[in-house]
Amino acid sequence: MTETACRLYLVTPPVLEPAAFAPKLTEALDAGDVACVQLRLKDCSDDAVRRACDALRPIAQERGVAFILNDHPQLARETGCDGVHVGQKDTPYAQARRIVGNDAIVGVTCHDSRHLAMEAGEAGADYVAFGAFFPTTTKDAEFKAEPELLRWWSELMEVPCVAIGGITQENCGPLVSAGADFLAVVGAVWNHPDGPGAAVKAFNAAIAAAEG
Ligand SMILES: Cc1ncc(COP(=O)(O)OP(=O)(O)O)c(N)n1
Ligand SMILES: Cc1nc(C(=O)O)sc1CCOP(=O)(O)O
Ligand SMILES: [Mg+2]
Repeated sequence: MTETACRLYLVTPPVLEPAAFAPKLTEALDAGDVACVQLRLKDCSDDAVRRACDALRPIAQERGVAFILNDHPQLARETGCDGVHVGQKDTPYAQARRIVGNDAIVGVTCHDSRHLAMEAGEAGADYVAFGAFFPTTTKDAEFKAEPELLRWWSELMEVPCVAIGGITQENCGPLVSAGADFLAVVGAVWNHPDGPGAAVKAFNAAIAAAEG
């Protein structure tokens, strides 16, 4: 599988049963190029997050795919994740970094804000995430980002940028052309009618086509 400049960043569904989800994750990761998996469980106990990490993290890491935990730096560290993703209402970046250490990945949600992204980038974030680019049913997205923001960021900054929110195989082209380093996706992979493997293949093809 050819690696493109822009790569896929899979985010799990917000509710999942680890044993049932494990084969779907395996199918997705074995189908094509995926850079990263984020475990994003909402309204879940710490124990449930730990169990999901223990079940799913090896599937990603054995395939050379980074496994990032959403929202929980301490659990990310305890469970051997490769990093953590924090939002503006979560553990602040500096505290998350202290918890997970300098070798781990820390990504930061920056919504549609150049200011937040510059702050995160200067503080040492490994990537900044912008969104939502399109309407999404996965969460109530309060902010709306435009592809121009990706173009501005990628032309000026070295820190990679992630695009998120309603991204599909059909609408991702302008985000890739604008300079997104990663496309973060939930619904268009896990709800794909032909399964997550077909969804990953279709994303890989759409990204390659947009990169020309
Ligand atoms: C890659 C990526 N980008 C943005 C988010 C959103 O984070 P946040 O704003 O903290 O919202 P929740 O996901 O925690 O509901 C993300 N998780 N991943
Ligand atoms: C988790 C998340 N964060 C967003 C943001 O805008 O910060 S949008 C979003 C949901 C992404 O899911 P889907 O690919 O199904 O639209
Ligand atoms: Mg969060």
